[in-house]
Amino acid sequence: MAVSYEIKVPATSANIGPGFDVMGLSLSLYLTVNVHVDTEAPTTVAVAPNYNVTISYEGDNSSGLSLDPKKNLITDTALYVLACNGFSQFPRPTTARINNSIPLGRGLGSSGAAVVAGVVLANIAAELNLSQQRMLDYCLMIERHPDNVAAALVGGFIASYLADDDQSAQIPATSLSEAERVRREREEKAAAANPKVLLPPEKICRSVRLGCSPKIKAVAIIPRFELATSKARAALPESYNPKDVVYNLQRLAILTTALGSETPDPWLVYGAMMDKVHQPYRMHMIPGLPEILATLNPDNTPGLLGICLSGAGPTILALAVSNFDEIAAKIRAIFDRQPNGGVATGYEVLDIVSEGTTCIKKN
Ligand SMILES: Nc1ncnc2c1ncn2[C@@H]1O[C@H](COP(=O)(O)OP(=O)(O)O)[C@@H](O)[C@H]1O
Ligand SMILES: N[C@@H](CCOP(=O)(O)O)C(=O)O
Repeated sequence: MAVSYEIKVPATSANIGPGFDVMGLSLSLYLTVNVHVDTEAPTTVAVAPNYNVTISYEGDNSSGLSLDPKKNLITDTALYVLACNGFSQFPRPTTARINNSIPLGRGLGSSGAAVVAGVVLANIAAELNLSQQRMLDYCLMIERHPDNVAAALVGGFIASYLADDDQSAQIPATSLSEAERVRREREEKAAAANPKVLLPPEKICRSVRLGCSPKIKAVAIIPRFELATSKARAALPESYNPKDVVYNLQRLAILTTALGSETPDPWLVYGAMMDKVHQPYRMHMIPGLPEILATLNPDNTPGLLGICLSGAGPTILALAVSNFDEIAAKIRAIFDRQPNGGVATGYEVLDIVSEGTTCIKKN
């Protein structure tokens, strides 16, 4: 007999201007993984060459992705979680059919979604019964910034912070539920048997969901080139001018509440989505970004609330309450007229979804 599940993880837009590595929005574009676990096959003792898992992709956004379980981000993440729980491979023969609507390397959280999908895949394949908080801990061992993975897992408009090592490391066993104690014992046994396995500290990330008006949609203008997040992070400075940090803190504090108003104040949001911590250092990698930020505003573009780089880019995120296609057209026109033939783009008008990752048993 086979048990089937559908894992569905939303795309995310991180930062939202001033909230670098803090804020994330989950969006109505999905990574879907259909999983079949053969529950009747005997558990293999020796490690199978394919770790007992077979993956395939259908549809777009899969080009160049490895089908080798140790090289594919989804299955490699799952294998890490399994190792932390005492499994050297998938416990039963498992197949994962992947359909990915999230474009790769564009600042819409494709890697965060893949990491979340991998953690959920391990959770069902080995019936680990991990809580959402523990899944987040695992995600953060792979993707070290919380904004995308927290929004993808929990859904909605999310703020997160990472605990200091000494805050996160020692959560006393007495403060854990019975299920959590069982889980911790299993992990500690696995770590003792395999010292190479690095267990995630407990509660390394704390997140909170913020209000977001249902009137708001996310217009994503997506250039047809990839920008690896690692490259865009390497462009950031080692230290900051305190004035720039204060500039962002002021805006971030306003943004946490301004998007939640029933009818958001366009100029308040517009100013609160400005940033001096990451966008200025990434401008040179996204032709058109300076002009886009300097040109559109709520007076000359009705419906617009604010504009920023989505994640590490190159996608532009415009939050708006109306005229979504017109806003996209204006931004695309700026990309079109960039030097050397312009920058080709596509666009999506997306909902901000309050449901994060789902995993539904199909039979
Ligand atoms: N569905 C997926 N399956 C396997 N790997 C993925 C998937 N989605 C993303 N990745 C990996 O993440 C990389 C993109 O990550 P990153 O540079 O952080 O961009 P993004 O802004 O899209 O998260 C891809 O090149 C690929 O290695
Ligand atoms: N805070 C991160 C967010 C990266 O998001 P992605 O969608 O581009 O992976 C950063 O700005 O580096």
